Amino acid sequence: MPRNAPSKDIDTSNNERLMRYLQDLHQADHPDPSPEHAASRFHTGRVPNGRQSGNKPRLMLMGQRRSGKSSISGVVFHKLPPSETLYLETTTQISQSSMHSFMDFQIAELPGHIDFFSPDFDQADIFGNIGAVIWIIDAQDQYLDALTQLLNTITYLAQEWPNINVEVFVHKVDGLSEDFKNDTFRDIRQRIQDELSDLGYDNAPVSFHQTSIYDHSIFEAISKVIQKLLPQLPTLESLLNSLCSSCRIQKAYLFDILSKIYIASDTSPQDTTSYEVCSDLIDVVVDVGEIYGWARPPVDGKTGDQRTEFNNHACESMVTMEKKGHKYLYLREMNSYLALVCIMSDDNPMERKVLIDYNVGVFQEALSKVFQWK
Ligand SMILES: Nc1nc2c(ncn2[C@@H]2O[C@H](COP(=O)(O)OP(=O)(O)OP(=O)(O)O)[C@@H](O)[C@H]2O)c(=O)[nH]1
Repeated sequence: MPRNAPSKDIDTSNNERLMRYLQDLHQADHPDPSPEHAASRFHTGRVPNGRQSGNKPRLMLMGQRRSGKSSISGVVFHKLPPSETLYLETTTQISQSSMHSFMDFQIAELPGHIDFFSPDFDQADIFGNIGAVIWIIDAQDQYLDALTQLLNTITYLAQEWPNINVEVFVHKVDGLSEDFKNDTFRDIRQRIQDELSDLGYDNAPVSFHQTSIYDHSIFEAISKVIQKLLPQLPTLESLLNSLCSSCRIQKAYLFDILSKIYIASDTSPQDTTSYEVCSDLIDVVVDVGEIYGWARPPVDGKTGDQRTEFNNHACESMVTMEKKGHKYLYLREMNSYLALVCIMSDDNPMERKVLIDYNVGVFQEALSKVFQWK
């Protein structure tokens, strides 16, 4: 039997559901927001389709001096080892960099000492194309001044650029005890929310994350920031939900391989450990792939595309997480930029491997329609 052919055991009702999604995908570029997305106060869906578009998801890093802006940009988008951030020099002017991957991200950094309210700066130039402002607060330092600056920024953005999401990173939490970390986070969030409420900005699109460059938290937080800017997110979540129920998958993530940012996951509750373990599997597969890998067919399919119907040339891996083998990780490359990583808790998913491969093949085809790669 061909590797991806459906077996007789396939759960046909779930399969039909996944197929129906495929048929409805002409709506994928303008997904109908679900009620919770429609009611969301966050601004979603303003970044056009991936690489085809000249537009890029643009993030602006802001915060006081030495809060960690360049470190975050270096570690997440430029693969800088966290220990080397100790030697970063102070940023003196507005800087901008891009990361070329599945989506071409643009990251700008506004140095802490720059007063962007001053008439010397063109605010339209600074904030005109920004999707999200990431405000970084050093949780190991005194933060009252930072909170005042943050409040001024939020109120300014709410008035002048109401479409920009504000993402507050309570940063450097690695140096704090668990209790102190949670207290600090709660204190910062409460102060900001109270002030905003007093000023009449209860619905300002502000969210809070605890981050550190020394663990996965910074990647997880940036993933959430970027997901809010993806117009395809509701479609991707529905597809992943459907895949999970078809194949009894516990948790599924769609990762950007280069940055290890996940651009979507199914909507079941998640814990940080699931993200960490899936993200680590990508590292392992990338390392092994560098030794034993082969040149991938081009994504645009123009030349030398050798893919078969379900892209049989894709890299894939299935490993067990425990000695007893009750938990499995499954990774499959979707194209040169994206990988699907799933956690399965089952006695023996190898028995259902054909079903999983088939459904993942259908998911992959749906993805190619959502992002219009051939
Ligand atoms: N413990 C800890 N230190 C961090 C973290 N992130 C950054 N740092 C350290 O914080 C210091 C300042 O980091 P930078 O990235 O240079 O800060 P910045 O905001 O860009 O600073 P300016 O360019 O001066 O505005 C460096 O020594 C980093 O190693 C973190 O998550 N945890």
